[in-house]
Amino acid sequence: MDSSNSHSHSLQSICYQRGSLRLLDQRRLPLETVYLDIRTSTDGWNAIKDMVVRGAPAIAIAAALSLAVEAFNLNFSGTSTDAASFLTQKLEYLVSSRPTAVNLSDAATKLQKLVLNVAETADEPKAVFEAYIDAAEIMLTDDVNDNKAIGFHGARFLQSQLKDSERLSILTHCNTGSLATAGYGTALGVIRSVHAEGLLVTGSRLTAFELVHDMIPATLITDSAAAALMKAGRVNAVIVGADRVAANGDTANKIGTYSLAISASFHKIPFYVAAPVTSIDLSLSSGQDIIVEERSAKELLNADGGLGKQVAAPGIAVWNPAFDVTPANLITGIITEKGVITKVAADAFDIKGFIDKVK
Ligand SMILES: CSC[C@H]1O[C@H](OP(=O)(O)O)[C@H](O)[C@@H]1O
Repeated sequence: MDSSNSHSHSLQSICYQRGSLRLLDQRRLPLETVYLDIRTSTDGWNAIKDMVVRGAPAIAIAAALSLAVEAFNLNFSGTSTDAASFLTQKLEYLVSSRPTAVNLSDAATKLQKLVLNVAETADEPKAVFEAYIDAAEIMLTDDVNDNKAIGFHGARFLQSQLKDSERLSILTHCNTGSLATAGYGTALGVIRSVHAEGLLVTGSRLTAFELVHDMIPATLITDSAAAALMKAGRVNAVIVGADRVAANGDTANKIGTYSLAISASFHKIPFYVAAPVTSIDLSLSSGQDIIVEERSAKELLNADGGLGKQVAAPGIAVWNPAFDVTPANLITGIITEKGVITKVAADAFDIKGFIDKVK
């Protein structure tokens, strides 16, 4: 199996060959392109925690592959049951790196079930490790395929909503492209698929960098300019990613998403979430139970996204939530690789019904 995910000229956050994983250090973009070698699940945990790799799908895949590399290079003496215990404990540890994106825990749960199942009949630990590595590699290739399907469904749906000669002018927010996934992207994947003139972007460092790199026409704005742009009539759709979608459609995403949704609602602009089905958490009835990660004050007070020396307001109190939760009533539709989830009643999604139908 060609387990690498090398493809077209898009940026790659995850460079993987069996036995080797390198992660693009996204903290240093756009000025430096530096890849870090990841040899163990501990390297993987640190890379996720410190946002070397970021993006809900990307952190799940980076976690799984960091353990795949560790397993591939491990001299293991023990039974197949011991191998399954080793892997399940490492996956539990990896899940603790960041709490909000459900993709990480979803991937870990699926991989834990797999290794425990294989260990029941495997004669030796090697079979358990190989089954794990195969499954982790499939997650890598599936993610790119899922994102292309999200792009296809999203582009087709958005264009079906256009009037006459209207052209799409999409506002997006935060890191949802090839840097936040194994490739192609979710919300940015829709934009890639649409590739319309006059795309408007908030979220400068990573998304703008990626759009320029891929020569997709875009205009960079600040978060605080979004409402004024909507009022000027220059936006006719908003598309964002997701870290976790609750059963009723409430969605956790990068901080600032909620205020975008409020502005879009006020200006009667459709607001879409683009995410793979693995971002949906049916165990949560609503968004009020989603854990919102708070990050270090250094990310606001220090230069270089927290890597550099302090440059702002020593001693000031800081509140730095990484996400907020947008209520379902502000969301027009949820674009997935299985199709677009629209509302069945005035302001309600039937996400479980959709999932059951497309299974
Ligand atoms: C397709 S990525 C979805 C989501 O993940 C990002 O979170 P982070 O960069 O903190 O890992 C961001 O919220 C994106 O919108």
